[in-house]
Amino acid sequence: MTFADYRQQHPQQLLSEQLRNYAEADWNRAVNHAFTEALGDDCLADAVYARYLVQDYAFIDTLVNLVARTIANAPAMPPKTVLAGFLAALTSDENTYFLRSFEALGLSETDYLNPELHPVSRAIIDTMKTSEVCYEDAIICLCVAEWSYLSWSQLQAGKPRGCRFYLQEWIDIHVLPEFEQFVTWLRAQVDSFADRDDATLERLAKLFRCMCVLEHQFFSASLDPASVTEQEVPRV
Ligand SMILES: Cc1ncc(CO)c(N)n1
Repeated sequence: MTFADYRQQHPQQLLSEQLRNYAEADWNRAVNHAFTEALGDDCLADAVYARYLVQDYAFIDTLVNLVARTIANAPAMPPKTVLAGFLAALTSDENTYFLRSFEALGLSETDYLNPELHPVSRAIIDTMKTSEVCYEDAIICLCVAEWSYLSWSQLQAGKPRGCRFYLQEWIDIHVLPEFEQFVTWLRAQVDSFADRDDATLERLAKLFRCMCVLEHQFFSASLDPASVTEQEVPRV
């Protein structure tokens, strides 16, 4: 089914809902993954979490650059202000979270700076770099990345708290009210793209689904790097 067909069948939904529901199977795989379940249950092995965090730190570096470019491309001051707030959080509290966690996990700079990237990490980085030239594409990437993290974290936040701070704080960071407000804003930005032409919306739907696939593959590759092969990784 094309995204145009899907929209015609669900005209009452906002664009952000149509995009998520059109990508529903992959969205659900990302938000209800065995990795995030184990994280919430405090039963993830340190070695698995360390592998995840090293790949994710490379992702954060790209994300910071994507947000910076999106500030430059934003059509007006209000979106620049919101994005600048998120950029500040990423480069301060979130960055120190990574550094404190690497230390607790016994990882040194040689382990976490310039790691060998898994094909999934490579694909996420490439997708973000390709998307940063266009405001709409960049907002779609950010929306999937942050909305999916809010969603899985909300599902895990109600569980008994574990004692490894790096696992617990990774959930806490993504259920903060400021973060939830940022996701609400991203969804509203996406909703405002509803008047774009069919070809643009088709491209945005493809990008949205691709990012959902990459998000669940990123978790799968963290549990077992061999479980996701180069050939299975989608490219936009
Ligand atoms: C792979 C990935 N997606 C989304 C987020 C949320 O910022 C993250 N930290 N890592």
